[in-house]
Amino acid sequence: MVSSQLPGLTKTRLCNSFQNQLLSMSIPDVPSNDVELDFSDVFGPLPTQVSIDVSIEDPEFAGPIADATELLYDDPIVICNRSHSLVGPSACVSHSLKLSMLTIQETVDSIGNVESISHETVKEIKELSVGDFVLQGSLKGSDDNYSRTQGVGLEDFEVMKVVGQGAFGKVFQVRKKGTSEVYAMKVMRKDKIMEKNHAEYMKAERDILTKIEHPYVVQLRYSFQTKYRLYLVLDFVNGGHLFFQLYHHGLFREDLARIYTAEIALAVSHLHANGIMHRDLKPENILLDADGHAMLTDFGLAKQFDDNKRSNSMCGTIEYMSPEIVLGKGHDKAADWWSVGILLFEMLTGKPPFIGGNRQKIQQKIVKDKIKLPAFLSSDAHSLLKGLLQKDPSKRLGNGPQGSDDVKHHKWFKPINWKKLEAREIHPNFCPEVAGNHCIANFDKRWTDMPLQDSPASSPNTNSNLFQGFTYVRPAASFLQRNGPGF
Ligand SMILES: Nc1ncnc2c1ncn2[C@@H]1O[C@H](COP(=O)(O)OP(=O)(O)OP(=O)(O)O)[C@@H](O)[C@H]1O
Repeated sequence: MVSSQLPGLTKTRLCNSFQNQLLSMSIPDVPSNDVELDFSDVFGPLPTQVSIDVSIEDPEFAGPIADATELLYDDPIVICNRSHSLVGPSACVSHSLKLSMLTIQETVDSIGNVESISHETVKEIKELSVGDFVLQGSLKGSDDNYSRTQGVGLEDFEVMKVVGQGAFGKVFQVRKKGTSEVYAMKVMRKDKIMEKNHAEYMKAERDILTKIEHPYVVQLRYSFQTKYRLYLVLDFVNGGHLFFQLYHHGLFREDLARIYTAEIALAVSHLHANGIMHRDLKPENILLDADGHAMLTDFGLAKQFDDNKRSNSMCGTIEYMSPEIVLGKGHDKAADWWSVGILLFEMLTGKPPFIGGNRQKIQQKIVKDKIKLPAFLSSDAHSLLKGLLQKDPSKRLGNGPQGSDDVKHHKWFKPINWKKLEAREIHPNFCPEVAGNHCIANFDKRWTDMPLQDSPASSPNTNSNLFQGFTYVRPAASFLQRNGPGF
């Protein structure tokens, strides 16, 4: 019987937990023939595998539309194919599905004994409507308990929109329940992270973000995890990518580029002073806030460094990679100053200096080609670019004994009052159109029109202790400091 296999859980309790859970589920209107349901939360913390049959009915069509689909607890992805002869793509017009039957077939205990349970039917659960299925679904149940016990969890947030896609999952605009605070929630699937062997990077991103507090660095407010995902809750920066604005402007005038570069240089210098290299500085990782200030984000490749050691990993986006990274000779924080140089070049000319051809060709250009500086740039801009885009890192501006002060004191930055800049008192003469802290007008419709659905993650097959200690809540004092205009 079930109870002998699942200590502390009777059959009835199991069924009840199904029922409660399913009452809070809704199914997204997926514009394809597949419906994905994540049942990972439904079962609770069972020490066994459970396989169930799922039958889904579409009330707008007669009869069941999905064949019974087997699901293992260890693999919470259920894909019920809605195509076949019964329903074609037009089934998508249906805005609700009815989960008519759930049958627990058998349990497999931790040592692999399989025991059949006579078909236990939980019938006629509820008519489900279109909506934010997965995130809502995972607000309850075991996955969530996992995060809740540690202070802050998914159920504290209401999901508003999809605003981007990262390497390991989507980024959502969320509101903290019971408040008007709006954040960006970066969701990362543990299975994907492990597949790419990136667990260390993710931990580093979280650790670095908890350490850093700077006016031009996107602030981490909370981090937590569930069984299958990691979550970073960051200040919501809604002026759009610097890249997006650059694309619209074609290129930036020197006075505007000067403010952005100065803000980025301040952030980079602060990171370096705290023993951190960013290693992925590029326009996509610089967002503009509502006041038009540059905000550095995405610390997914960042690394804490030791001044005596050089790093050897090949990282970053090729066009922004320094010659020493390309050559794999080992690199240090000077690589960030190279990327600042590439960014400045792109802001002033509309494109990075080394482009065209395949990856290998670009790498060759980075290492060998002399930089061509357009004549329309001022001589001070030429001088700064030459200093930052110095191929030999030991001679590069920012890497001398005075470090970032050499960059700050460069004559191109003469109009900048660094103290005022640090106090966010210098305002760029371009301000993005932003109507309130929830405004998503500057995000690509490709994301914001997406249904609020997070792809179900399969169970990570390695030790989840890898992510131990991920939870973080920023102390209240710094919330108050930063919640002034522009945040
Ligand atoms: N704090 C934020 N505020 C608003 N939008 C954000 C924020 N953080 C991320 N985004 C949006 O989500 C997108 C993806 O985020 P991010 O670059 O951090 O993910 P990633 O996994 O590091 O991606 P990649 O490695 O592909 O650059 C960003 O380009 C941006 O559009």
